[in-house]
Parts: sequence; structure tokens; C-alpha cells
Amino acid sequence: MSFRTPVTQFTKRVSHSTINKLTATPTTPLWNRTSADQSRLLATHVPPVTQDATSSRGPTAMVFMNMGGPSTTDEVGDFLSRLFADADLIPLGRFQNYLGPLISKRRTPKIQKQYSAIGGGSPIRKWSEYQAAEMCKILDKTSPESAPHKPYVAFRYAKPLTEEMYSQLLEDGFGNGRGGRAVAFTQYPQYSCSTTGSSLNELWKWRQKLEGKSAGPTVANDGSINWSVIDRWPAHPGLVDAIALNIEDKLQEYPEDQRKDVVLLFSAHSLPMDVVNRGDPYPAEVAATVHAVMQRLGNSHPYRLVWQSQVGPKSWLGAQTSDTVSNYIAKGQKNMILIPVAFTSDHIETLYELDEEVIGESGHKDTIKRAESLNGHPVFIQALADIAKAHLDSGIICSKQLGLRCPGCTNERCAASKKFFIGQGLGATFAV
Ligand SMILES: C=CC1=C(C)c2cc3[nH]c(cc4nc(cc5[nH]c(cc1n2)c(C)c5CCC(=O)O)C(CCC(=O)O)=C4C)c(C)c3C=C
Ligand code: FES
Ligand SMILES: [Fe+2]
Repeated sequence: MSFRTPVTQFTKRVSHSTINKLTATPTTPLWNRTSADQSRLLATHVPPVTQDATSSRGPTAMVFMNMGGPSTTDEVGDFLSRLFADADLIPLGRFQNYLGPLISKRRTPKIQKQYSAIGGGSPIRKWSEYQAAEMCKILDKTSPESAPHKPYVAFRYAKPLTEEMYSQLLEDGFGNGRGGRAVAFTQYPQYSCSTTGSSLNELWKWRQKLEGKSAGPTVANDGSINWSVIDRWPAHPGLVDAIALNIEDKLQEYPEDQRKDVVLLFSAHSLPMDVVNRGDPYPAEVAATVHAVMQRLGNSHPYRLVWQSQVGPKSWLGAQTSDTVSNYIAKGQKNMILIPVAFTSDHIETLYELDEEVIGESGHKDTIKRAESLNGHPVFIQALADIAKAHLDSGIICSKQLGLRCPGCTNERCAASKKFFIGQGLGATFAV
């Protein structure tokens, strides 16, 4: 039995302090006990109260975490300077404060041109706000016990930034001595320490700054925000189905006699090899998505997983998407569908890199196509709601995986933020 199940049963009638009096001793609070112990205590001491259909533990804040993108070309400079200042993404050691601004300043005009070419900015904010709001509408119906669900967006490098979201949460009455529940829902389906890991480290940092918490469990019961995390969902059936449906739609654009011989190229943002070799979970999780999509399609077509968007002189995980397309063309394969698989909405890497560069410059624009990004696909929105509902029902603070650091990790921010998010024993183990 999970911690949450019994709590939902008495909602407004039994307060958290009563639960604690009933269940915990001063030295071993409920959230710090084994799950068997929690079940025994709750089963023994809690009077059987039937659920009141009108009662709710809400509001629940549903916070969509992502990297973000500049909404206008004027924001490109700030976006890049935050990106190159992030030592979880681009570690520049003691030169970070000097090299970060220098590289971002030098890169700005080139990246501004790319955003101009896709309509003057990244659509990620528009899509994230839409996806979060639509998901919350579904959750209000499917999960009345945690309603109302309030959508928030927290970007790592663009507005609304994590600190803006956090201040808004406090203004809206979460925390500030009133407790309140918030779910950090990563919008990267596959976990990488350079993406979701960085967003969680940032969230932990702002939690410390704005709520004064330097340590302690997520189920704090001290009036600060109770955080839990959806940290990965690489093979969720709804995600898999939405990607598969977009592929099936694209296949329809080929003449029937050619359709079965189209090569599917799943394309994900690459990682530097030193990150891969550190033991980052992302390559394996992206492969899990691809495998699940191919199973859903009945392994109907030949396919490869390829990697795009390498930046700078380091060695990156390949094969590169652009090389793959030219190599296959050279081998005589002209029918190919590129499938963005590690990002849930359109962004510069689909609209510019894939559409304008890889396809646009291939000389085979008619036969090399791209599957739609997930954007507002109703099957995808439903998947988000299903993932969130399962999380809310489970009472789990985060996945078991989140507690385990990469074998080669030397980043102390990872240690501190993981310790916080695993919530001292509710569902995850902690390894240093
Ligand atoms: C799952 C997605 C992503 C992973 C993993 C990822 C890792 C990663 N990225 C860089 C460096 C840069 N990324 C940049 C832009 C960018 N990255 C992603 C996604 C992932 N990155 C997206 C969606 C975007 C574009 C945002 C948008 O258009 O809205 C950039 C800036 C652009 C540029 O200068 O070329 C850099 C730099 C590293 C080093 C890294 C892994 C360690
Ligand atoms: S780099 Fe992966 S846990 Fe720190
Ligand atoms: Fe990137």
C-alpha cells in the first residue's frame, strides 16, 4: 500500500497534523519509515472514513519543466548566455564565468538567423502552455481528489524561468506556511543529467533560496511546498502511440507501391561522448522509446536511431542525422522519414535543422519527409494526463532511477538535489 492511498480517504476531515500525531513518533516521521511500516501504522490507527466525493486535496500545481527557447530573436542572446552558464549542460570549469558569455555572444548572430528563418522565435512556450493547460483540464475530470490542477511552466534558459515559476507558486498560495502540493513534470521523455537533471538541480536551488530549505524531505509537513517528480516516461504507451500515429500519417504521403520500403530515421539530440561515458541514462532511454514505437508499428519498416545537433569541437554520439541522410542517398535510398523522438514540440532542431538543412539541402525534398512533432496531438495530451494521474495516484515521490547517480558523476549539485527529491525513502534508493 502506498503512503498516499489512505490519506486520500479522509482528505479534509483529518488534518496532516492529526495524521502525524496518529502515526509518527518525534524521531521517525511517517515519510521516513519503510513502506511496510507506513502501511501498518496507517492501517492500524486511521479510522475508516469513506471518501467524500466533493472533498479535494487540491489545488495541485502541475509544473512543466523544459529547456525553453527564445520567443523572439531579441531574446536569443539571453537564452544562449543562460545556456552556456549552465555547468550541468556545458561544464567549463573555472572558466565558466568568462568563457560562457564569450561563446554565447559569438554564437548569437548565427542562432538569431536560424530563429528568424522559423518565424522569429521558438514556439516552445506556446506549446508548453497549451499542453499543460489541456492536460490539467483532463486531470480535473479524471482526478477530482487532487483538483483543481493548476498549470505552470518552468524553463531552464528562457522565460518563464524556474525562479519566476517558483515565485508565482508562492504568490498563488503554495508554500508560505500553507504547504501545498506541486508536481515537477519533466517534458523530456528520456532522462539526461544535462536536461532533466539540470532542471531539477535548478528547482532545488530555488527551493533553497525562496523557501529557505537546505535539506529535508519533500513531504515536509512544515508549510513549505511538497514536491514530487515525474522524471522520465520514455516508453509510456500514450507517447509511443502518438509518435506511431504521426509516422503512419506521414507514410500515407508516399505512393502505395513505395510505402513499405520507406526507411524510418528516429532523430534525437546527441550527447557529447564524455557525458555518454559518464553513464548518462539518455541514450538507453531514447532507444527504449524507439524500440517501443517499432513494436507498436509491428516492426513494419527498417529503421535507425540517429543523433543530431552536435555543437562545438567535442566528440559526440553518432551516427549524425545529416550524415546518415547523405550516406543513404548515396546508397540509393531516397524514401526516408525523419522522426523527432526526444522533444515534444517543434523547436529550432525540427523546424530549422531537420526541415531547412537536412531535408532542404538533401536534393530530395519530395521523398525525404519529417513526421510531425507531438505539439497539440490529442493522443499526446491524453498521454500526459495519464502519466500525471498515475503519478498522483501512486504516492511515489520520484522513480527509483532518480536516486542513482551516474557512475562517473563528480557533480555535488546532483548529490544534493537527488537527496532532496528522493524524499527520504518513499520509492527510491539513494546511491552516492
Ligand atoms: C533531449 C533534448 C536535448 C538534449 C539531450 C540536449 C543536450 C545538449 N545540448 C547542448 C547544447 C545546446 N543545445 C542547444 C539547443 C537546444 N537543445 C535542445 C535539446 C537538447 N539538448 C533543444 C530543443 C534546443 C533548441 C531550443 C529551441 O529551439 O527552442 C544549444 C543552443 C543552440 C546552438 O547554439 O546551437 C546548445 C549550445 C549540449 C552541450 C548538450 C549535452 C550535454
Ligand atoms: S551527472 Fe549524472 S548524476 Fe551527476
Ligand atoms: Fe541541446
